[in-house]
Amino acid sequence: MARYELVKGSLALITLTNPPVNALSSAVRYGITEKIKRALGDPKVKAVVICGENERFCGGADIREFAAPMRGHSLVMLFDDIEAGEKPVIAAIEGVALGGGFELALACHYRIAHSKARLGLPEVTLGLLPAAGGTQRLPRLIGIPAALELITTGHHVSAQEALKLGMVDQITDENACKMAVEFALRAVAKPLSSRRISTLTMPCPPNLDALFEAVTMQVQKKARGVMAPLACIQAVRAAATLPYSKGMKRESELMASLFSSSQARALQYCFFAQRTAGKWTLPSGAQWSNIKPRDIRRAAVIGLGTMGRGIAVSLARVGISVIAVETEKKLLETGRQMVIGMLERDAKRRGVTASLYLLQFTLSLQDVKDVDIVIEAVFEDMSLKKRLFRDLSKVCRPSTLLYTNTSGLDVDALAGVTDRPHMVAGMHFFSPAHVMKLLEVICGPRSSSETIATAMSLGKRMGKVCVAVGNCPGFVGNRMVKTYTDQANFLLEEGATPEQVDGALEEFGFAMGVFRMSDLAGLDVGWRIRKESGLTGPDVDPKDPPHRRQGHRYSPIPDMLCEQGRMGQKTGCGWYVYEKPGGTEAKPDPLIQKLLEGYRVRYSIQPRKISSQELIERCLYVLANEGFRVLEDGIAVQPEDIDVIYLFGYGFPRHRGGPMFYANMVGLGRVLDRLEHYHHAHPDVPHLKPSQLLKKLVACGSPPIQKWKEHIKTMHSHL
Ligand SMILES: CC/C=C\CC(=O)SCCNC(=O)CCNC(=O)[C@H](O)C(C)(C)COP(=O)(O)OP(=O)(O)OC[C@H]1O[C@@H](n2cnc3c(N)ncnc32)[C@H](O)[C@@H]1OP(=O)(O)O
Repeated sequence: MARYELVKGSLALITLTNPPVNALSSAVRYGITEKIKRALGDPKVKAVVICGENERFCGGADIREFAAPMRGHSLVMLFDDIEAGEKPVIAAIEGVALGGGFELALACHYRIAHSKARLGLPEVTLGLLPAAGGTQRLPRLIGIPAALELITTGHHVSAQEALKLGMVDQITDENACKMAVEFALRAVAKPLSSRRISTLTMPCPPNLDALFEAVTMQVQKKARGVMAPLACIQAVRAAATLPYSKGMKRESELMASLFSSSQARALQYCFFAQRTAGKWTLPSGAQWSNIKPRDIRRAAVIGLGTMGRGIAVSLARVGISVIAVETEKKLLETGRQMVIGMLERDAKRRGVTASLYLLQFTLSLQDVKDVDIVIEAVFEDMSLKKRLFRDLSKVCRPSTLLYTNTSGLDVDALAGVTDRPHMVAGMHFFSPAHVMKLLEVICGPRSSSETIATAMSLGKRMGKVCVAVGNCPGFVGNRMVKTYTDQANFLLEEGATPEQVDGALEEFGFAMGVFRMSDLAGLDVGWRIRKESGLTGPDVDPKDPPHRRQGHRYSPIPDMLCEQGRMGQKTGCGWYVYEKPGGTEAKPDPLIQKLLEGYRVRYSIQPRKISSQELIERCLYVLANEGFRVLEDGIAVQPEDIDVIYLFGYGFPRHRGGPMFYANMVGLGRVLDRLEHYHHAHPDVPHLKPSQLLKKLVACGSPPIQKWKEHIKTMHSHL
């Protein structure tokens, strides 16, 4: 796991050999420890260069090993030995030096980085801190403010930034290992005392307390309830106030408090879930590794509303020519200006030139005849979409793939009106499409594997986290979210206020509770969908009382708000009241309180005090319960897919892992008990009825989430 070579007669070259990222597994730690010992003990060796195979220095400790207590050679002791050694050790950084990998580089006496390399201490994103001396060495090298920023955010920096900050000594466009070998030959004659970072005096700014306080406040605001960033701050404070050895002891104590925490487990699960979700498989056996996606150069986006604009920007940003189509001159012009403005701002932020030459705007559908793909983003109206797909069939060349950005309509019904149903699928972007990372790729029953592979690969190219799902109303994300918002509405009827429900969810870790989120998104979106599906408006069965629809409990309160013109932030009021239309400061509104009281009186509902525990359980267990149904219906292949959708599309707090991981953490038996309890109390809410899969898993002894797939395998996949 580490190769040893003698080069130029006097240099030991140690290469980490653990593809794909040369993670520091226990075998690699053993390998380096042995090879360093050999190099330091060999009188022929005058200097040492450490590099990584396949142009990647090191991606850090092996995260897969964190599931068990750390065993084997200690990184701390290894790094202390490297630093204290009497021979110069040079880190040759290509690709990445992250986490333990960068800490290894910090223990070396010099760091030479390739100009394309990226460096950082991302442990905080895994619920940990850099506990192999990172919190003690980095502040001594680059100062407390810069180190705090890097350690508490986990941001990676480019080689150029690293050079500016003093994290590396030199950058090169050549092979970093070759440069490091030449550098090492020169370093042999130089004294090492000033190169041992742990012995450097800490550069302390005068207003240390104020600095730590400000960063603590910042962190608490950004990552409410998340433990690791606060522990990182404490570790850096120890570096600032204690001698190195005592600081190291503090670093290790803090790491011990994080290592087996549920937050660390959740965050590490998220890391792997994101990668698992990208590896899609269809029942036919077609999968990410055996189907070649089409190469996409020219795309058309139909509809320049909010979604269409974001999609056009996402495509152009990665070098794809875009023909954007609208039906009216005024809409086209507004859309054109918005897209250009968005692309220009984005390019400015990234320090590049906006690729406006890739854009074409037109009123004629005929102009899309030669594109490789079309992404439809028109109004959420089935008959309109069907008309468009029929027209696209006629206009586009036979090889053009057709995608719909519908957020929940039947993708197969659209495929059915075309001359190429196998070349139709869904690409469900989330708003704003150029910002949000999630892309649900909807596999219709007739979608070909190439159509899916192309959507997944194009999404990845646009920087999206893509999840392949089956075709059902609302797909995965919106199908599940309905059960969550329904519960929130029912809780209002029973005695809660929007601010109580939101408060509990925000305390749980959501950046925004369900009602604040609804105000931001606009209440009219859901209203339109409810009208389309006959839940409200003229199509309602006159025999249905207002609080029952299609045989189940229904809350008409959101419809009542919409009827009063309370559409959320854009109208200055929704579930809350705002300083002005478009305002963002949500204040509780006495009118809502009155509306709720009136509603309860009208329907003889005795309001009750509802605990935060009930608010959380009702909203989140019902969400997970629907997730189990999504799995048993074969709409998602594995729980990781659902969690990734919720992390990237719905702001589920990452340190909770996602709804399915959270249910797993709470304990499936407990979730089942509570759902049974709530369903008993509310038999007219079918979503509270425990799903078959949940019951099956509990009956099988509640296996860990990674094993659920084995119990789902037997079920029918709709992908
Ligand atoms: C005492 C404790 C000391 C130190 C603590 C640490 O060091 S914690 C680890 C800190 N390091 C990180 O957080 C880096 C995590 N990795 C990444 O950010 C990316 O993988 C990376 C290195 C930038 C490469 O990205 P790329 O997009 O090129 O590849 P991908 O992410 O798909 O990864 C490829 C496969 O490698 C697996 N992997 C990556 N890093 C690790 C790791 N540190 N440990 C274990 N495995 C790792 C990843 O899961 C992929 O596996 P696959 O089976 O192919 O899905």
